[in-house]
Amino acid sequence: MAGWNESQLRKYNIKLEKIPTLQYDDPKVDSLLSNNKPVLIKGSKLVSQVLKWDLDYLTEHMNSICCNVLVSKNHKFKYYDQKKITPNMTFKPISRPSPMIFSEFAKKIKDWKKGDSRLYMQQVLNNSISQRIVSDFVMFNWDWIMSKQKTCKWGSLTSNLLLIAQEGNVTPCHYDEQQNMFACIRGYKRFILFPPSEFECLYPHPVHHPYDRQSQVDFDNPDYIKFPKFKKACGYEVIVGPEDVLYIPMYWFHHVESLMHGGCTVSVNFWFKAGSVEKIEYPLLDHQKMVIMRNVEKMLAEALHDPNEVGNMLNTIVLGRYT
Ligand SMILES: CC1(C)c2ccccc2-c2ccc(C[C@@H](CC(=O)O)C(=O)C(=O)O)cc21
Ligand SMILES: [Zn+2]
Repeated sequence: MAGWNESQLRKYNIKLEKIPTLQYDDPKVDSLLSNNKPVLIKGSKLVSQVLKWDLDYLTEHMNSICCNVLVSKNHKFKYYDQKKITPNMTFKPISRPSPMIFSEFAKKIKDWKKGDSRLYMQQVLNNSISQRIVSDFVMFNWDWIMSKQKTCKWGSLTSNLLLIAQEGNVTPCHYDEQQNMFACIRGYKRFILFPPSEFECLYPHPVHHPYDRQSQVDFDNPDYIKFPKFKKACGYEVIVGPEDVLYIPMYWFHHVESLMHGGCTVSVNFWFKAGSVEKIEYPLLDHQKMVIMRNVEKMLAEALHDPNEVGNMLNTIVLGRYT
């Protein structure tokens, strides 16, 4: 396929299948979306009006806007929840927030040299951005994306994040609790997705840890002693390019990387709340079991009044009795 080659992908020791690629008007798209199955959608023209959003254009029209920028000492940007950092916790994140105005971000990207800290901008798109950006934003193909929202009975659109990553940046494996339509505007991103059924192979941090929802496994150097089931994890791989839209079902784990030597990537995601009326049928779906596990961890932490007690009690319940 034009535009990228295998040498730009990071090497992981993971079994990978392919994700279906369909045209936006193919009826199979709606059935995959409604069944929470990932699909790469071509030809939707969701963001075709903003393909001009490159660093120069965005610098010109977002120049003095202060944006959320993450700085990392390595290529990984592992998201963490500040609210879950407790005073007596020694938590040393690799990436940290460093708000800066857009022109400064663009300059740091242009002057970046090997060994420098890496940057990743993720900025909520709303009407506080410049008039020009807002007028571009309204030209997304809202009719199409809203028709998907309606067909799949998703909840409300909660946010659009404008994401500007340096080549080679990685967002490590994690899951989100919302439906996600992910659009690439410039550059290529490689996604490795895992269904909720792979939960036990990916060892997400405890719910009360700042790294809640993130896998504990370092894909660059997996600890097969601590995480033996990671050896048998089965993922799905897809490369998302300009104008492509990838549906990332809620509770599906995803690792995302901007291809090496591919320049900056510009993307926008569309996060929708899960549908409110989810009919309960048995056997339960795997993502519904993830919700139950999260609730058990939350309820135990609440009842014990100490998140650090949760593991001990779960072990007491299970070890020697359910194993
Ligand atoms: C890592 C980063 C920059 C971040 C830091 C701190 C708080 C939030 C986030 C955040 C949220 C979404 C993404 C986009 C995408 C991953 C990707 O495209 O890299 C993804 O996972 C999704 O769309 O669900 C990336 C980030
Ligand atoms: Zn995500």
